[in-house]
Amino acid sequence: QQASDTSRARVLVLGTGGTIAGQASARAGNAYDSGKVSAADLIAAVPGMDKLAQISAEQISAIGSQDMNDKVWFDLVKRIHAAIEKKEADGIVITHGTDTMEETAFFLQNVLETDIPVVMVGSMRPATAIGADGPANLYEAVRVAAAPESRGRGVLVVLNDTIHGARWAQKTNTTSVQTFRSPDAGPVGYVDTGSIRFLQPAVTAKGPKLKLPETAPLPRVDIVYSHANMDAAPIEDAVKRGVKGIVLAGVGDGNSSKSAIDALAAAAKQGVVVVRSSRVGSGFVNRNVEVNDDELGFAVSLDLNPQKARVLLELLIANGITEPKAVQQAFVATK
Ligand SMILES: NC(=O)CC[C@H](N)C(=O)O
Repeated sequence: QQASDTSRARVLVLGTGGTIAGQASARAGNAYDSGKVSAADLIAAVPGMDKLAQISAEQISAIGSQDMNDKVWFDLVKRIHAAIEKKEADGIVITHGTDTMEETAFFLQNVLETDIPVVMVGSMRPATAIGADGPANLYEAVRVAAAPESRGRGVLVVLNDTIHGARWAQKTNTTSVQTFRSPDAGPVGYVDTGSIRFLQPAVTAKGPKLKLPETAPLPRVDIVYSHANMDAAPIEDAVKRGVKGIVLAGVGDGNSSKSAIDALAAAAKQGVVVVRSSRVGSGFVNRNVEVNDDELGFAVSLDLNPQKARVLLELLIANGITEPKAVQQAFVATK
């Protein structure tokens, strides 16, 4: 539908860094440094933004999202909850690098207690590049955050005219501006400079929210990547490092070699929480197909990719949920 008048909506933009805030570097060629431009300067560079909404901007961090970490996540949650409590904003936009955007989006979705739109945005080309995509993406993200029809949809990801849900969004291409896709569900909607179209009404049923500990970090969960000719070493090493959980980025339907599965079973016996996911990039990991999860004490990630399964497992362990059946139940209940 045609976008409604959002000029009075208050949108709080929180900057964290990424290519959207990137600048050409003194290094040669197409090199650039992410996180150089502040959120306030990014907004100032987009024509017509002041008519779209009443915007305020703050900087939470200035990093490439390959360096995203629990500390920044906790700071984001604290700032957003304060804004909600004081009714400071009708919508939140978070500028973020695209590399780990899906992890931050999914983390926030599982801990934020709010109905107001929380929209993550980034870009694939730095602000100084020819055909920079950041300004258009930022404009569209603010439009989505300011719109009443975006409420109650959890955390959203907006890039290249497309709106994704946090559970499904994935970066799928290293360089393309059309990098975000939701292979298992499709996008939740589309946005352009004149309109927003959500494909479905907002679903009111929400997953249970998980509590954060007082301070970062979350309990350590490692991802172990499966491949041909795999032995037990990466799993045994993780256990020696004292991990609380392991997510298997398994081959196919979350499978791995006999030595790897045996090592995971031994880890589970010692109290390490094991979740089987897949390196494939789309599709569902079912229980008890080629691996006897019931017998070995594993959970499966269902449609969550390894990086999102890791986030959820860290949160579950932080909330004292470690028993395999309870972990599995939480993966089912999580939205
Ligand atoms: N396109 C990007 O945003 C990638 C830049 C950087 N690696 C980041 O994730 O922040």
